[in-house]
Amino acid sequence: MSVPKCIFCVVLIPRRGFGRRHNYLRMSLTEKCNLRCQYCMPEEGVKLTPRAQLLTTSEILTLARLFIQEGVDKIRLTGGEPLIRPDVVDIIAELRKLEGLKTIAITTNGMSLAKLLPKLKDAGLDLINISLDSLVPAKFEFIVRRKGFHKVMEGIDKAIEMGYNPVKVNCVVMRGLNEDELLDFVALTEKKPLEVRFIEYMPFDGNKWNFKKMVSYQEMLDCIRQQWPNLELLQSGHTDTAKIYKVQGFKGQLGFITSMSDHFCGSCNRLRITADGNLKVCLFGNSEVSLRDVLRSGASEEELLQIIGAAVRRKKKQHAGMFSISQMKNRPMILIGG
Ligand SMILES: Nc1nc2c(ncn2[C@@H]2O[C@H](COP(=O)(O)OP(=O)(O)OP(=O)(O)O)[C@@H](O)[C@H]2O)c(=O)[nH]1
Ligand SMILES: C[S@@+](CC[C@H](N)C(=O)[O-])C[C@H]1O[C@@H](n2cnc3c(N)ncnc32)[C@H](O)[C@@H]1O
Ligand code: SF4
Ligand code: SF4
Repeated sequence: MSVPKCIFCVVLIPRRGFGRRHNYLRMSLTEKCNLRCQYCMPEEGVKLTPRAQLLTTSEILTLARLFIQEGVDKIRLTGGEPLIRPDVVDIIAELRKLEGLKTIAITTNGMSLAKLLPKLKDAGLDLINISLDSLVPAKFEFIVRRKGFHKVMEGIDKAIEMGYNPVKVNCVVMRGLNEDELLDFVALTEKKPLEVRFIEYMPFDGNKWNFKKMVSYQEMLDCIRQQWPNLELLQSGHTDTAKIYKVQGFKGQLGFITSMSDHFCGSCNRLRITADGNLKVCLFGNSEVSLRDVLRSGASEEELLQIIGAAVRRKKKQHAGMFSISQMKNRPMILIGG
């Protein structure tokens, strides 16, 4: 049998790759953000990387090209807040020109979405996920430590109006903060074609994660089923992060991202590049490789590919379990990008 050309297509290296094919790259465009979400970063902020050590636009595009050449067909732009990068529209337009890239997606806090959406759509943005953790303005402000609830709602409505479907809404559920709003979020899917995704609270440096604050998938499901017993499990895609449900008769649907209580590592197709240029093969793995340094050393494409291939082959079968990852040293989430 010949060796596969694509280094990420690790299906033929079973004991190393665990049968996973990495076709989805998450690229962080910035470490900065206009919100300060409690679950994502410490109140005092994070130590930002000096500008000269962040990936330039040209380096981002070079890496994107390389990964696409090797089999990546979906790129999600994230951050920090990707929409505060001044050339985000240009980056999307350049990515759109790359043959082989099927999907360009973004995960955003929605603060500047309504304003930027026409340009983002023109540039070629395919999919939008928007974070929203409360439907109560004062609680929203408490969780994100900033004002802006109405701007985010405006962004969500604008995305629907401009034909994005589904618009995904990410809600990190935390006990004592917003778990009492589960049913209100579900009700939002009655008339709007949204996919509301309830995310189990995950541990990262500086976010004060604690098992007791985490609301599990099963607990959320039980709560929603009391109100809507006809909640139906739909078929999810093999590599999806979310388990998808629908209340019969509702326009939208629900997703549960169960990284803690029922991980989906077996079908993981994701790689990450941080804003400072590190390849991170697992959200909960702290071994990183600086692609920025390799690029800047003048390495050949082949050398770069070998380094990336070796990192991908070191990727573990699954994360180490919620208690182990809550003890490990990792970046704060804002410096990873989700
Ligand atoms: N454990 C784990 N969580 C992930 C992974 N990818 C995304 N998430 C989490 O899923 C939540 C939603 O992330 P998004 O940025 O919306 O991305 P996504 O779920 O991959 O989006 P889709 O492309 O729409 O499926 C965030 O809390 C992410 O941290 C992953 O590979 N592993
Ligand atoms: C780090 S943010 C970056 C993109 C953008 N600023 C936003 O908020 O959508 C990406 C996603 O990670 C999620 N996230 C952040 N911290 C998390 C945590 N501790 N547990 C689960 N999800 C988290 C956010 O809710 C968001 O949907
Ligand atoms: S979740 Fe997104 S919006 Fe909130 S602080 Fe983190 S990067 Fe910013
Ligand atoms: S925890 Fe790591 S291996 Fe598991 S799904 Fe997330 S990125 Fe993939």
